[in-house]
Amino acid sequence: MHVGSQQNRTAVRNKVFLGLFVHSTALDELEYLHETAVFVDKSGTIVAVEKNCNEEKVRETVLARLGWEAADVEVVKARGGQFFFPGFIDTHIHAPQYPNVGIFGSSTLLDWLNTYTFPLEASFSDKAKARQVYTRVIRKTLSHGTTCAAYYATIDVPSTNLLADLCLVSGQRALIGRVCMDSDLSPDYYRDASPEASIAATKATIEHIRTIDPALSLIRPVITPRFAPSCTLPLLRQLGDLAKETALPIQTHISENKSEVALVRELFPPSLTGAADDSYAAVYDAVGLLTERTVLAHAVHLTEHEADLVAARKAKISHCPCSNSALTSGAAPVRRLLLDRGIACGLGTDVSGGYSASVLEAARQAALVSRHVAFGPGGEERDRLSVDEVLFLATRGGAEVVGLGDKVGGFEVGMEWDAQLVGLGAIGEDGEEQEWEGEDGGPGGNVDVFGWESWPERVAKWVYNGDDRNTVKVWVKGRLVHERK
Ligand SMILES: Nc1nc2[nH]cnc2c(=O)[nH]1
Ligand SMILES: [Zn+2]
Repeated sequence: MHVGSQQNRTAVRNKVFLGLFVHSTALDELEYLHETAVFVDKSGTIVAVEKNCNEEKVRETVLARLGWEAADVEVVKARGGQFFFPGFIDTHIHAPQYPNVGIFGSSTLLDWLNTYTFPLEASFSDKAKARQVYTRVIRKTLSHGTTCAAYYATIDVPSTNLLADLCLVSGQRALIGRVCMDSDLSPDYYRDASPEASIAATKATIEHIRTIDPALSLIRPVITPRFAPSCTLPLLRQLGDLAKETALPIQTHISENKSEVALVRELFPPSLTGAADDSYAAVYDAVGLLTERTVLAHAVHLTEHEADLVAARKAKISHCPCSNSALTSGAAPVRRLLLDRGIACGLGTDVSGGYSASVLEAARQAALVSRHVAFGPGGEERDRLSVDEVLFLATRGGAEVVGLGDKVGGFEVGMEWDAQLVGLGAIGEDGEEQEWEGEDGGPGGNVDVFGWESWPERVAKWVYNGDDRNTVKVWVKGRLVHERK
């Protein structure tokens, strides 16, 4: 059930969440906080975290300390088999491509764009269609625990603005990018008329978002050159200038596919761009688009030298393993980018290059793709990502990538309550999680827990077998935005 609009009509209360909390404290470490209480005020901010706490202690001592009236507090308890986990962050998703999930045949990037993607995106000049698809993609991602998404929309301003409106109403935190593409490599039925038209349209969406969420507290605009081959050099330069003027984040694609890399080398020689060399990263750098606020999707085929440049500029990477496998793009060496270069990385579903809107699926695929990197040419054991590591990427890593590392991704005082309640046992007829009693403990969706597993083992089972049936409730900034019924 989608509950955002109902909650708008009820008074906001302080909240206490009680039970087991699991979150990342480092790339390779999940922390398990048992019998803990997390206190969230009416603004959705965590104001206290108390370990070794129970309901009685909450009422008797902690509420008094916070000065909260017990009647003004909603208590949400994780039952046995349930735990609170930070909301997932999808650092790269194309909202208008959602109807195409799973539809890519045997295409690879450049023919996939022309065959499947551009015709669908172009149809979003139909606002009714945009409303239908955008409503569905927001509901779907919330139901899978995505509390924050970095969306690409289309070139169409009214429907892009509608996506921002719908995220705000549904309560999903979002970065919204009006897609910029003016080069004649894009079809004439789907491209910006000129660099100036592209900039003006981008500014119109930025203004719209500043109108609906002036503090940019939930919705943020993101400057979105589709990728270098879709843009003329003047447009890339003007977008770089706009990013500097506005200090807004930037998102684009880089080195996803080998033909794309070759195309960029052909289209943007250093003699044209003034770049330091003929690499893809150097093109973005030459026009001011490689910054600490830039989210680069894919980065599968970066050279060592490019990885150094990305690290030097503190740009971030969105790793999209489902998409990279589906479109036969390659396998990004994420663990090396993280550990050897210190580049911040998160996960992207890259719908619909990726076949699933679930970040949990992306986490699972990140683990598997990293194993392919490990046994591929030049691979080593240290290329393998663990369960703890892919969950870090799905939460804290993603938060850093989209510039929200101090706000979301973990359960510390001062952070905002973007979280999901995960249930691995059965939901009974009373809507409550059932304990693991008896031999099989009942159906926890696709996850079968017997009761003897350690918590790290249960979390591993969730990563490898879980889905939206395990996503019991979802909150953004303290507001309940999804509840599984
Ligand atoms: N995966 C993916 N790569 C792109 N490169 C340029 N546009 C796209 C897109 O829509 N999806
Ligand atoms: Zn993409």
